[in-house]
Order: sequence, then structure tokens, then C-alpha cells
Amino acid sequence: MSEITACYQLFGKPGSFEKKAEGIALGLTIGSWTDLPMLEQQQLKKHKGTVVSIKEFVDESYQITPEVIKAEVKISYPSANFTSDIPAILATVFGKLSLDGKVKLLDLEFGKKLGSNFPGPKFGIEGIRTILNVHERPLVMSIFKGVIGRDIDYLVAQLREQALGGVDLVKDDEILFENQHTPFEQRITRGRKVLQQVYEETGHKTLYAINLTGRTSELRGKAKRASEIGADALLFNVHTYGLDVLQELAEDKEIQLPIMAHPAFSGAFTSSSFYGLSNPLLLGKLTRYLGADLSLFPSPYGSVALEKDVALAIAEELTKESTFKRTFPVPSAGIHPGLVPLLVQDYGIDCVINAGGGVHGHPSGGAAGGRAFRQAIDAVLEGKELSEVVKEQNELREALKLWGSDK
Ligand SMILES: CSCCC(=O)C(=O)COP(=O)(O)O
Ligand SMILES: [Mg+2]
Repeated sequence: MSEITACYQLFGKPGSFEKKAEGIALGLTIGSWTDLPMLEQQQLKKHKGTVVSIKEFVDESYQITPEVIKAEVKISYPSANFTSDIPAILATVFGKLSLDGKVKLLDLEFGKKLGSNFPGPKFGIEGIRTILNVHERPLVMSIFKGVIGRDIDYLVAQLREQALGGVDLVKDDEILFENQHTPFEQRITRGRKVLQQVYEETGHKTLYAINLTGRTSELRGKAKRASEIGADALLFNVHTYGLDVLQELAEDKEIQLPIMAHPAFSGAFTSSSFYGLSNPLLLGKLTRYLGADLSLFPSPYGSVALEKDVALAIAEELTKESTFKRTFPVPSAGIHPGLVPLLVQDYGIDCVINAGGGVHGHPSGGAAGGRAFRQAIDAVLEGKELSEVVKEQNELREALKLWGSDK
């Protein structure tokens, strides 16, 4: 099986979808069919798209007006039509179609042979847990905040605080680019040095994900250099570059670093209920297939929230049974320690709890912010309410006083 099957959400009159779907299956493959002479039909048959299924939602809640309902339509496209790369696949299944009215691409089912052309994560959940030697709890990640325009000493001091707080990963903010105050190579070398110091002082290991930025043509060279001089992981704005660039980095054998996919700009493709791609497809399935070890996405609870079922569906795509390694789900944005019980309930222990303001905004500083998260996780894993442990856990108590507990 080497074809690809696309699932689309369409809108129209009940009973109108067969014609519409057939029009897409032909329009995105051989163009016309019934007008072709028999010989040409024979020759082109192997290139024709096929309507696999049509499901109309007649339930009232799915109707836009009494005459217009929603339908999900599956169409499969033969691999003879495209090369096995994501730009060709997306241009085939949703190129011109993405411009053609209310059509949303919900899912792609890759045939086994076609799917095997993609790398999947190099490290995945197990690989990252092995590097950190942390296997039994959610990981905690924090984000540099307020470092634009500040010098390298400021950044290093902030990194030290975060590591002392017991966070497992620290990532650059996605808007920190090459700049004179905190150049890429200095961030890596000074960052590695301070994290090594913290490790020697406390025995706690923290990884730093550096933002890989610049022109596309520079990225591989920069990533290799980062690897040589001691970077731990790469943060990557996948959607401002394109999924194929993620694949290029993930496949490169000289770049032996976990890749953390940031969702910046993905909302431009996913936010509409009627247009674009679904979040589980873009931030879940494709991000995993193309090689991200961690995928950040808005949690249902914070400042830039997704619906809960959508956020759960992203995590499901990142972790479900597959030939690929599992990608770490990283529910993010507006996260504070009071949300830990909800996050663990939703994502289990195989997730990364990620916070910027929720660490640095702690009344006693960044290290206390990290500790508050670790205390909340310990309490949840011991089956306790956060309110039960706040007597002994000062940092968590202060955090809950400021941000409250889960909604
Ligand atoms: C939409 S996920 C992005 C997570 C992120 O990069 C970020 O800066 C979140 O910061 P916050 O202070 O909201 O934890
Ligand atoms: Mg950010």
C-alpha cells in the first residue's frame, strides 16, 4: 500500500457530497474522466483519485443553515502521482484545494510503504528520558523570558536559576534570534558550562534547547556546529520554515540532537473551523512523522488555549502505536503549578510540563518557580491533593497563592 488517503471536512447540501468528492478526486489527479476516450481511461486509471467514503452529519449541531450540513469525505491518491516528500504530498492532497472555499484537511493516512519514507523522531520520549535518566514522572521545562536586549551574563544567570529549581529542560523563547548580546555560539558554550556546574553542585541534569534560526540554507551548518560545541537540543520554529526543513534536520546523521518543534505560526494554518489543517494532523501526526522529538502545543488551560479534545488528539497522534518513536507532548502557554493535576490527568506521565511566566513569575524567583512545579508533580504522583502538601512545600504554597489551582 503506497497511496495516501486524505480526510476532508466539507460543507454543502445533504446529498451533494458525492459529486463534490468525485470532483476533488478527479480535479487533483487526472482532471477529467467521462470525456476521455476508453484507451486514455485505461492508461490513466492508475493515476485517478478514488472517493473512499462520505459521511454526512445530519445532526442539527453540525448544520450551518437548515440546507447546509457538514460532511467528512475520504479520498485516496495513488503514489504514482507524487514523489515521497511532504511538499509533493501536500500540493497533491491540499494544494489548489486549500484555496477553494470551505474545505479543511482533517487527516492523512499514509500507506505503509509511503510512511516508511519519513524519519520519525531520532530520540523520542525514551531517548530523551535516557539522556536525563528520568523515567517515572513528567518532565518540567522552563523558557527564558525577558532576555531580548540583555547580555550573556544575564541569560546565564537566568539559566542557572532555572536549573537550580530542578527543571529538566530549558528552552530559548522562539523569538530569540541571532543577536549581538547573546550570540548563538556563546549561548551554547556558556550555557553548557553553567549547566555542568549545577550538575556538579546538585547532581541534577538540565538540557538547554537552543533556538535554531536564520536562513534555511544556514540551518544545517549551524545545527552541526551547535552539536560540535556542546548543544543539548534544538528548538525549531517548524512552521515558519516548513515541514520539509524539519525532515532535513531530523534525517541528518551529523546532527545528533533532539529537535523540539515550536508551534509558532501554525495557528495561521489551523485556527479556522472551516479552512486549513487540523491541529492533530499538523502539530501531531506530521510533526512526529517528520522527525520532532518534542512537540509544543497550546494546552486547554492557559493563555493561548486549544479545545481539550483537540489538545488530547494532538498528544494521541504524538504517542500512539506506530513504527515511529513516540514524540513528547508538550502542552504549553500560561502554565503554572496549579495546573499540574489537570495536565497529568490529561497526558499521564509521558509529557513535558512547560512554563515561562509560571516559573519566572514566582514571587521568590525562577529557582523557586521550578521547585514549585517539581513539588506539584511529586504530590500528584503520590496521589495527594496540592492543598495537602502546601504546609511543607513553601514554593508550591506561594505559587498557588498567586495563580490558584486548576480550573
Ligand atoms: C503556544 S506554545 C508556546 C510556549 C512558549 O513558547 C511560551 O513562551 C509560553 O510562555 P508562557 O509564559 O505562557 O509559559
Ligand atoms: Mg515562547
